Amino acid sequence: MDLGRRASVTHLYGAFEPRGSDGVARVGVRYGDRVLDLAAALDPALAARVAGPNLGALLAAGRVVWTEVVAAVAVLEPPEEHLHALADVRLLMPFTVADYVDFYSSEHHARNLGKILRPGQPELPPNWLHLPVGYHGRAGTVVVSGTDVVRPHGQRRQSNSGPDGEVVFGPTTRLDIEAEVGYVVGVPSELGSPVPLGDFADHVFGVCLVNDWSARDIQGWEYQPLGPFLGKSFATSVSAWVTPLAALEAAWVAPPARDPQPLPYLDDAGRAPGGLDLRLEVRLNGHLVATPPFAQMYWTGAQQLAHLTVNGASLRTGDLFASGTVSGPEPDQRGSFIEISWNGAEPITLPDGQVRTFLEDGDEVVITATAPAPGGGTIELGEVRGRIQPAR
Ligand SMILES: O=C(O)/C=C/C(=O)CC(=O)CC(=O)O
Ligand SMILES: [Ca+2]
Ligand SMILES: [Mg+2]
Repeated sequence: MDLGRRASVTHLYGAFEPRGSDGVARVGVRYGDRVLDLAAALDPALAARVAGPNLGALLAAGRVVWTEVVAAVAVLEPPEEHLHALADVRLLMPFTVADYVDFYSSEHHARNLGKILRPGQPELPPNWLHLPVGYHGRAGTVVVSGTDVVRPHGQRRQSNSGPDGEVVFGPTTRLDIEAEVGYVVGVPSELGSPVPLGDFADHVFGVCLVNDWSARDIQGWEYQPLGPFLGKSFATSVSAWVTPLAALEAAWVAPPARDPQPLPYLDDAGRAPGGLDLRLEVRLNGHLVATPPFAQMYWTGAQQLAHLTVNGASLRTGDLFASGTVSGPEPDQRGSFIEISWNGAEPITLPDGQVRTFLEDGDEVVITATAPAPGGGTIELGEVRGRIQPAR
């Protein structure tokens, strides 16, 4: 196997179990259309740091081991007997999610939702430019790519247009996606001790792709004053593969200019660039519907982590914090259907003639992303895929 080809496919870490009798869960690294049983292929000392049913041990092992493992994998000649065809394995949740937080850090997305949902009011809430707004989500309903999503029931206003519609119960009629990037925490922090901006890479192992499924009618009725609840907690999908920060060295970019200047604990001026030049692609039933640019996120992962812990809240191995919906300034860069269809007012027609505002039963959404590769070219991140099943 040629080294260039290998190097381009060794940045995806996950968990899998072979189908059939040897169905034991283990850590895997992607090699093209195959997956390597990583602990079986590494030398014993390093294998011990990786072994387990998922990435948990590796996440907890910390940055020195992450660097060693990534370096070892990059030069590994993968033994044939430890390579499994993707078709012969089941991909599992790559890690056990401890706490799940979702941010709201795309200025374009936040302004779009302000315009759509709160016309006549300022597009951004007064805190938005001062801190990365977020909420704590439901870790137990984070599911791996490929898991079906059952259309949720809930309360909503009968008419979405008026404030006085009847309150009814039933399956959501405004099921949406949110294309996001998730940061996967490896190393815990101590209760009472904030994690400063500069310590980001000591705690965060890598990134995955996230689809924060959202029932807009349920959300719109329930969200004030405490924020999203059942409108988003029914399912959140993540890619089966996590890309270590160590593989994203060529992807760092300067974030947009900030005005006003953030408070000192969030001020990243003069630091190494904290944005990531990931290019997302969103497909509905196989058709490309959006290309959200992650480089334009207003708040970076390091700022989100610093804010998340500034009150002394501690981190645990497996904590997941998502960026918030990734939307760019252009109409074809919007990471949700509430934006793409402007809350249903502007339906889109797919190349095969299907017309959509929000999602219908049977629809499948796939989010992928690429990043600049060290030495030129691009690498592909894992995909996050989900199909809508009818309400039960
Ligand atoms: O602006 C609102 O009322 C709602 C915003 C969202 O639903 C977005 C959200 O979950 C955070 C994000 O993904 O950016
Ligand atoms: Ca979200
Ligand atoms: Mg969700």
